[in-house]
Amino acid sequence: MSDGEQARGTARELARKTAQELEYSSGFGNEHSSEAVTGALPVGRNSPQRAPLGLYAEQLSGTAFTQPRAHNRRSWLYRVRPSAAHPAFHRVDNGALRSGPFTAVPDPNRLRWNPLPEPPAGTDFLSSLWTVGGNGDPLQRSGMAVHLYHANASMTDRVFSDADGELLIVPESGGLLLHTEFGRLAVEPSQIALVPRGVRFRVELLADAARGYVCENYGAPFVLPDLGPIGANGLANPRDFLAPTAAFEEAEREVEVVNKYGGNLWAARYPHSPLDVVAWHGNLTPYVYDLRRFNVIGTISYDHPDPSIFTVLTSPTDTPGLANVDFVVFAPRWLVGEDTFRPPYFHRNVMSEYMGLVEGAYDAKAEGFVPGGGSLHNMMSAHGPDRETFDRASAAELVPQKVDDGLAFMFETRWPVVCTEQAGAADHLQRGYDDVWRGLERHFRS
Ligand SMILES: O=C(O)Cc1cc(O)ccc1O
Ligand SMILES: [Fe+2]
Repeated sequence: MSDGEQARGTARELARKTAQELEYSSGFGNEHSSEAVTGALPVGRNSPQRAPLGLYAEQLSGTAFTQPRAHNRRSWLYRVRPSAAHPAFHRVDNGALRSGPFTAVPDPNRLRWNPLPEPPAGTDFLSSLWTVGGNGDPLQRSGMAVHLYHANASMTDRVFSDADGELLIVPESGGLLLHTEFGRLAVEPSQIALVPRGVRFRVELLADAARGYVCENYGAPFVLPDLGPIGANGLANPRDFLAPTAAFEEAEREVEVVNKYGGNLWAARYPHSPLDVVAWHGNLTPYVYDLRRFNVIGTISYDHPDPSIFTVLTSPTDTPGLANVDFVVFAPRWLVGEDTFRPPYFHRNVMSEYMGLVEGAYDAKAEGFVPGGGSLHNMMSAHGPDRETFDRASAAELVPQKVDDGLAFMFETRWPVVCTEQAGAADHLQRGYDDVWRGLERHFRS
């Protein structure tokens, strides 16, 4: 084993131990507070004349100051240096990261991809980001983008922040340890992590490689959906969302800070780590959520309900019920519908659907939709069960059936997802996807 490999192995062990020992503060959108050093949080005010322990007080807002209290998100950070103390940012290469406005010709075809290929050695989370497509415009704070990552190195002396949107990270293989301004979060496949707009973080790998999906939400921050007649409980329960506890880095060495701003990457070299928040309080935080905690609701009589009942998080727009983007999960559940075609039905949807698979299989597709891959069924494109699934489900004996062989998800968005050139030309784009619906024969005879 080379010295480099040995050092990486030791770092990995340390990261795994850290991940296991992390403490969290629970509750979606709660007023959390945390201090890594006792006495670092001021009492009774946010901005005393001199903040405790010589720290700098700084507010980070996620909503306009004047948004109604129920929607308002902000946190106060008490840090070694104020964020304002930084050198100029300069444009750096965007790599395979693309951003709205997406200007390619919108494609009405159903598209499906295999997983991203192996990255070159030394590829970290940030440099591995590869954009599938998106919609809207980050400067209008509306729309979203779908990215994939496939990394085999940790970010050590560089951190990332995205001024264009919050990042919903959906790992598919390999765990991640996110070092954020608010503290550390560990996230494994079957869990998700969210990093709010502008929050700086670096990604350390908990395995030799890590692969997954990212929804970059340019719009209003994700919230839990209203429950309506479901009642006061159900779907994703607020207490299962975990915020970090404060932890800070004291590194007085050069750190590259990369900022996505207006669609491009900009970088500045700081003489220290900006992950230097000693204490914080507020309701704008990164968080993790375990999708296995999702309380799945479905029919106990007949018909296949619309997948909106599987919504984990929604980014609302000014139109009630119309999401900028929903994050929807197809988690293990029982199917008991009588006289019902149980898998997803054939449909054309005004919303646009990007789907990914964390593990196993998905009940609308017999094969070809694989973990780490993805599919895009854009506005009004006709899709649903493939022929094999249709035949099987039409003939199945309708005994109670547990669907527990996979975990799929969907980013469902109000506008068509316009693909990037690289996604449209990729080797891992499955040519011939239309064929999964071939052979759906005429049965009707007049
Ligand atoms: O297309 C898909 O597989 C997603 C989906 C699932 C479902 O249960 C109903 C509608 C729908 O779009
Ligand atoms: Fe669909």
